[in-house]
Amino acid sequence: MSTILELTNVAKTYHTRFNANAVQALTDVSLSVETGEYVAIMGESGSGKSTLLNLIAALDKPTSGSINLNGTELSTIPEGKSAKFRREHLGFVFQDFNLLDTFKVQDNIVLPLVLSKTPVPEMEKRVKDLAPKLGLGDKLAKFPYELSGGQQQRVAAARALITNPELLLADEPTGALDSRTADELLQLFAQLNGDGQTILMVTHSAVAASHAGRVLFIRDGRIFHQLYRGDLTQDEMLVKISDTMTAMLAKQVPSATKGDA
Ligand SMILES: Nc1ncnc2c1ncn2[C@@H]1O[C@H](COP(=O)(O)OP(=O)(O)OP(=O)(O)O)[C@@H](O)[C@H]1O
Repeated sequence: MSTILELTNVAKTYHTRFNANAVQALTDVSLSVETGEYVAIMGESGSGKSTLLNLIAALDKPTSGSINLNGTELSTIPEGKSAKFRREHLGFVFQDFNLLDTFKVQDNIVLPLVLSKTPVPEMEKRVKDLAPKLGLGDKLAKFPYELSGGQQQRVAAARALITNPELLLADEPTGALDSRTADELLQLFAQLNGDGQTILMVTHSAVAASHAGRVLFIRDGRIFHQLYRGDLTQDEMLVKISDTMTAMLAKQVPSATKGDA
């Protein structure tokens, strides 16, 4: 396996214009993700999860430290090139789907390819190959508002995957779904990961995190603990995650960055 993402001593401080107090959102975060891994990031509200995802997505820059995605040091990407870099290397799935309501499903899915000026026949071929894998083969001519929440999230996943991203970033992807639909999306993510897709997912849900191969826990902007799934069943992993969350909230577990699996 090769390393696809490497963060070294990353810190992020926010300075607000009207407030003299700086907010230290991340402190000395070092982590690496191997190609083909499925990593979940958990932590309390305000612990720094979104900040971390935004830095990895090159949507924001760290105050110090470095982030390397598949050989590219993100700080070296010129300002005007970061959108293109994201399109070419990353896929995003958000809590609220972020679909364009006036675009049909097919047009939503190919949007990143349109932006990168992919020839139409190539776009059509990719949609035809991908849509059935996500159960969207018969939904391409519909509008997002004609679909259920779970189907809309699968359209968002298709849009994220259509560019064959090196890394799929998901921010609370099950947050707006009921438990049955959430479970279907998690099954889909597990299947994608089984096919080799590297996934990094921020979630509040212990159930969602229990599908991942590794769970990183963040507290107060630092990596506090990590669990590897190893040979554990999903249910056993769920118990470990819940125990760690409980201990973390009670501030009982000694700070550690090495897994205990
Ligand atoms: N743009 C910003 N300006 C100032 N402070 C910010 C900004 N974004 C985040 N913060 C602060 O940084 C800290 C980490 O926030 P972050 O959004 O990364 O947490 P989170 O773990 O994603 O929370 P949640 O689960 O509620 O989304 C918080 O104290 C937050 O108030």
